[in-house]
Amino acid sequence: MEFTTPPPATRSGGGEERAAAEHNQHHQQQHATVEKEHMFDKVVTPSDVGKLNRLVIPKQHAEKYFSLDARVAVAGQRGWLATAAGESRNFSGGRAFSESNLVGRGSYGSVYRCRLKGHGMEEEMAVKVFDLEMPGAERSFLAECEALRSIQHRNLLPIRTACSAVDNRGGMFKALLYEFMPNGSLDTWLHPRAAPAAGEKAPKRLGFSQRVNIIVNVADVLDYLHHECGRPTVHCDLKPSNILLDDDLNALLGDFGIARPRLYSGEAQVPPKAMVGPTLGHAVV
Ligand SMILES: Nc1ncnc2c1ncn2[C@@H]1O[C@H](COP(=O)(O)OP(=O)(O)OP(=O)(O)O)[C@@H](O)[C@H]1O
Repeated sequence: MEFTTPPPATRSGGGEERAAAEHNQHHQQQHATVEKEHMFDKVVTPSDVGKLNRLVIPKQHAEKYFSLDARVAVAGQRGWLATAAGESRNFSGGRAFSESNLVGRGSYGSVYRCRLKGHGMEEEMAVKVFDLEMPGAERSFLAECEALRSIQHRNLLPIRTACSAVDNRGGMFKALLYEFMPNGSLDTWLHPRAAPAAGEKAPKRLGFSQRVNIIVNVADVLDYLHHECGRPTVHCDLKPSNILLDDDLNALLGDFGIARPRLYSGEAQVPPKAMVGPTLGHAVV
C-alpha cells in the first residue's frame, strides 16, 4: 500500500546550502526517531487489533497493520488510516478525519470519534492524531506510549493501539486509539459551553454522590500511579478535560503526553523544561 504526502512547501530566501543543511538535519531527526521506536519492538500482534487491550505497532509493522485494516472504517470510509497517513501534513481538513467527527483539539493534535471494524467486531474509538509540526508533539506521543505500556488500572483510559508510520516521502503519521468515552470529559460537565438551543435538553448536572465517586476514582488511580505500579509515574497534567467519564460516570484518567517516571519519594516533581508546559489550571500530580 502506498502512502502519499503533499510535497514540502517551497522555501523562500533560504539558499541551497541552508536547504541542504535542513534536509540533513531532517534525516538525522528521522534516524533518531527510528531508533527511539525500537523501544516498541516487544509489543506487537497487529492481527489481533480488534481484541488486544494494549498494543503498540513498531514502524516496520505499520504498513502491514494498515493493509490488514483496510477493513477499518470511519464514518463509512474504508481504509481510513491509510488516508490519514496520506494527510499526515495536512490532516485538518481530511475526509476521513473530518470536522463532523472531531471531538476536540489539544496542544499536540486532534481527537476524532470513529468506529473500528474488523474480526467480526465493531468498536467506537477516540483517535488522537498528533500534529507533528507542533514542537513537543513527537515527544508527547512517545511519553504516552512509554507511560501506558506498563500501567493498568480500572480508572485509566483504556488505550487500544498506537500507530506510527512513515509514508513513501518520509512524512510521519502518529496516532493513539482509545476507547471512546460517551459521556465526554469532566470539563464538559462542570463547564457546559453553551446554553442549549431550542428543543435541546439542558446539560445534565452531576449529583453529589457522582462527584464523590469521581473524586475517589481519581484519587485511586493517582495513588496507583505514584505508589503501586511497577514504574511509579507522575501524570503532570491533571485537569477536568483529561478526566473522561464512562457510561456509568466512572472517571478514567487520560492524556499521559507529559507524564514522567516518579523520581524518588520526597522530591518535588517538575514538568520537563523543554516541553510545552502543562495547561493553566492543571495539577502537577
Ligand atoms: N477517549 C476519549 N473519549 C472521548 N473524548 C475524548 C477521549 N480522549 C480525549 N477526549 C477529548 O478530546 C479532547 C482533546 O483531548 P486532548 O487530550 O488532545 O487535549 P486536552 O486534554 O483537551 O488539551 P491538552 O492537550 O492541551 O492537555 C478533550 O476534550 C478530551 O476530553
